[in-house]
Amino acid sequence: MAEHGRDGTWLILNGKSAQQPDVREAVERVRASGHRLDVRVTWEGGDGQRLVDDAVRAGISRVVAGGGDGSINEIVAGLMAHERSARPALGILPLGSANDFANGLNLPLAPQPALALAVSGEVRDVDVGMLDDEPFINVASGGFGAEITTSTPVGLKRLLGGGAYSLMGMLKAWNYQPFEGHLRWPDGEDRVPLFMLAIGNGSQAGGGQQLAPSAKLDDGLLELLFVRHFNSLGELKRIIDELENLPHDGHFVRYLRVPWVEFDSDGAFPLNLDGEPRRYHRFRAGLEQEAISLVVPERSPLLGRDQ
Ligand SMILES: Nc1ncnc2c1ncn2[C@@H]1O[C@H](COP(=O)(O)OP(=O)(O)OP(=O)(O)O)[C@@H](O)[C@H]1O
Ligand SMILES: [Mg+2]
Repeated sequence: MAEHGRDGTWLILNGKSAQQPDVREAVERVRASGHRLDVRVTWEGGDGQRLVDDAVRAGISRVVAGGGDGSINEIVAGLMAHERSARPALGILPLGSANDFANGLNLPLAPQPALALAVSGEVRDVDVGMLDDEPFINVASGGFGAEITTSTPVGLKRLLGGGAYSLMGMLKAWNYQPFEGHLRWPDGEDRVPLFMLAIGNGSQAGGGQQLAPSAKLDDGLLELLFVRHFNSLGELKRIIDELENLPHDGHFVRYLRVPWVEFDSDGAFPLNLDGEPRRYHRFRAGLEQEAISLVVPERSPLLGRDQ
């Protein structure tokens, strides 16, 4: 199948999963069904991006990212380093621990159906988020979510599921400190002690937390969710209520849809970019519209335009 005069598919597989028998079997099945599929395996960070460069040079029309959100992010970064017209299409074989992007898209998770779709499914043009000059395809999430979900095995969802009382206790035990931050977007700004912040091109992060439930990959917009810091159990209960409705101008919770947002922090604010931890004093998040051709399942919740 030729896309823009290029041909061939590469599976760029995270080496962590290279020896998984079900992955090997999925590759064999796809080949047996008549697809030419070459496999390239990563050894360490940075390899994904280099292998995309190789694929572009080799005139490959489609790359399949075999790995978790971090692997997808690296491959997207590899694609974005090339001109739009030179970028191979992207399929996904979800092999991570969380697979938040694949789950948000509603992709099949079992290697066989996932790879079959990845090599032969229809593609759609999707936006790619840019945090300064670094791409993210799914979610940038920071503050509480970034620190707690990466430094402990307990996710926000489980904490909230455990109730406000236990969350309050844990925050006290951790001596959780909010970040003073100034947020600016096209028609507004706010200075807040931040509890958490999420910027969504996709919808979920941190292992199934729906931080940007109305996110679409093809709407030219980012979803911006931020939660003001709180000091009492009563305030936390109000946050949990507001998180149910995601008001655009709540007392603690604001949920907005914006083409860009700028952030200035007094400290080095922890932010996960597609699940990979970073710290920033300031950044600007925006997006490049219709930046890559992504293989999507039928009726994906992340696609808004008529499907
Ligand atoms: N051969 C390898 N062995 C171990 N780690 C690797 C290998 N190749 C690349 N990596 C590292 O794997 C990381 C990406 O992991 P990935 O996000 O795909 O999996 P995950 O964290 O289990 O999934 P998820 O983010 O969905 O929970 C990259 O940071 C990269 O440095
Ligand atoms: Mg990861």
